Amino acid sequence: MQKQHYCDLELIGQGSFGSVFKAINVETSKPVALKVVDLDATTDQVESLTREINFLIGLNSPFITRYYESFLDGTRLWISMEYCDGGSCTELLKTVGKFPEQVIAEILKHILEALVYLHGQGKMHRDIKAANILTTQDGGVKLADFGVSGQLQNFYDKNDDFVGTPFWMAPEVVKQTGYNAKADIWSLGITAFELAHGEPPYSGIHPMKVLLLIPKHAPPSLDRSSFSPAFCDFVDLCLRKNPQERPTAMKLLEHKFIKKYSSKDTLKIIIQTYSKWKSTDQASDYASPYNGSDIFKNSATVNNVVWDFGTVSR
Ligand SMILES: Nc1ncnc2c1ncn2[C@@H]1O[C@H](COP(=O)(O)OP(=O)(O)OP(=O)(O)O)[C@@H](O)[C@H]1O
Repeated sequence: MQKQHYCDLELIGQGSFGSVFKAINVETSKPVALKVVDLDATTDQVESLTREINFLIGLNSPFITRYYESFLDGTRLWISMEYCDGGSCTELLKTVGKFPEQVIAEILKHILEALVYLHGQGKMHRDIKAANILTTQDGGVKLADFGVSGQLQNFYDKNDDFVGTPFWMAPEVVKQTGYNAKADIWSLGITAFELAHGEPPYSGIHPMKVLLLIPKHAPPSLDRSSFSPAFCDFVDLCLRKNPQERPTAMKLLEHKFIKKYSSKDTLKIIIQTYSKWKSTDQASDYASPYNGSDIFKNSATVNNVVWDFGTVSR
């Protein structure tokens, strides 16, 4: 296909490789996300991108954003992907501040399903964080952005490349002593912390310094007086410093926090309220879509989760 097969392009974001547009596939009339990358970039970037595309080919899971096709137009590479219309978890967090536990459990359940699929194929993601978790209006949650993903060579392979985002990186990734799929489990634990607090641990500290702190310090943990024992236990298990002590994604799917706490309905309400807010002029103001709203009055939050609808950092 060519770019003429897509119309109504609308810029939705800018990543390190290029821009992302929402567009309509003329043949199917269905929306897609188009990543447009200028290949006048460095060889490194092109290689990294080719790796992303090759990796996406053949992936087929409802918990992972689908890749459709790619084509060249002059120096530009166009990549067509499944459009996720609910926003990323980072975008949702910007408005809601932090998520209640049952929403976190719902999000993690889907990401664990994605990881069971990926790890089962000997692949890992390597950059799990709220920004790479996309949602859909019907409450779907999908793992996205495989820009730094790669094949798992073997169980204790020594990887040469240094990938991921400092705050979410496992100690063994920082130390470059070789890592495997358990590094994704660490990043999932940090993401769980991020979803509960609005930001990952050490977020006020310079990323280079964080690289020193992660292997040196005890793993981050949730405050037991603010979160349920099940949630605290889930995060502790993900954040074991020894990767061998971290459970697999399959095992974590069976964890009490995931089995008992998840709620699709509450997540759906957040996504839909965010979308409604975004489509109005209020989106440019310093108002949260939740200000003055009582939509959660009847929604049972788990234990003492504190809601903060006050400030929006936009
Ligand atoms: N399939 C998609 N559906 C809907 N929105 C998407 C999709 N893919 C990306 N986006 C949005 O487009 C924006 C840019 O995404 P992109 O993946 O290019 O970069 P990023 O993840 O923000 O940054 P980086 O590439 O540096 O990690 C983000 O806001 C993201 O939520």
